[in-house]
Amino acid sequence: MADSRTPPEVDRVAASRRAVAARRERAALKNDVATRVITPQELLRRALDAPTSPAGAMRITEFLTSVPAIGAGKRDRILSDLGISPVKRLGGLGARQREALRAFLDTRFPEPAPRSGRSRLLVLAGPTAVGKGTVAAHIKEHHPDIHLSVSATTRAPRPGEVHGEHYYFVDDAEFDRLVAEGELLEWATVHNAYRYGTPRGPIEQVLAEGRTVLLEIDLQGARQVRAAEPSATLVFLLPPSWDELVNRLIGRGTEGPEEQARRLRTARGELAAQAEFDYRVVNDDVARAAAEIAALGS
Ligand SMILES: Nc1nc2c(ncn2[C@@H]2O[C@H](COP(=O)(O)OP(=O)(O)O)[C@@H](O)[C@H]2O)c(=O)[nH]1
Ligand SMILES: Nc1ncnc2c1ncn2[C@@H]1O[C@H](COP(=O)(O)OP(=O)(O)O)[C@@H](O)[C@H]1O
Repeated sequence: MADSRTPPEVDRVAASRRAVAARRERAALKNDVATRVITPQELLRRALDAPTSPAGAMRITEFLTSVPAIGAGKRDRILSDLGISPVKRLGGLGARQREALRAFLDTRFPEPAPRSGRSRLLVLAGPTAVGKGTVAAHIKEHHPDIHLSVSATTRAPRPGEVHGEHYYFVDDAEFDRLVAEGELLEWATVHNAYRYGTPRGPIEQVLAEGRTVLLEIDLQGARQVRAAEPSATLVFLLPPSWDELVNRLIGRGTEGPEEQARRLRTARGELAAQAEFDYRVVNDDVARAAAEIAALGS
């Protein structure tokens, strides 16, 4: 009769595969914290919710050095101040250690708190390929009460793009005129290439009617809107993970490898700016993210 038990070498192979997968997942999580796609507090929450998950199995030492601005020297000082042994894993922290670590992170890396008294001028920004265009298009289709601003741009239309619907396609001279006559609420040169700007007139009209307007613009533009209209509601769209952002950029297939690498470098800088925003929304599911943003404008 055949022996139904698994031979020990099969067990060993399976265990070593699981260990490799767990290590890879821990590395991805550390990268998410290092690139600021998730906050250290978020990783700690995941570890404490599921102590046997890859987050829970992460050593406190690797966790701390993945936090931007913490190197090996600082890490050791922090551990000694908090009274946490360097061999501890996140999921195995005692109640007092968790509280001490959380309090330390909240003081040193405060998570942005929603500001009150925001207006119906919604600005959506975020790193390249996070899905800003996709989410904005979903809002336009499923939340028709929200007016999606149509920008002016000097770039040429792509196949299927309609003047006045996707963009106002203008030449350099016309863009110069719009700037000179103060017709743009903000404008910027994006990806070192073309100029894009938000026409002021339609926005003022929509807001005067008591309706919500959504601007899908780049980070420089979001900062200009904040300066011009301090009560604007700034929303930062985040990818579920850094790896997913890379997948989306590559999967979209609209840029070559060099331009992709350049955009990912820019994305790191953009992610570092998320603390300037009023809200952060994770684009895991398009419809869910769109509904969350739409609710911020009501
Ligand atoms: N500042 C600013 N950025 C804009 C405006 N309109 C679009 N953008 C940004 O310009 C970038 C390029 O958009 P697009 O030409 O559609 O190309 P894609 O992002 O490569 O698909 C995106 O990051 C948009 O958020 C605008 O009116 N002002
Ligand atoms: N929630 C999502 N899940 C999976 N793929 C998405 C999601 N949102 C967007 N995408 C895809 O990611 C790619 C980048 O989206 P896009 O809207 O062009 O980004 P952005 O306007 O921020 O540069 C596109 O191929 C899009 O279909």
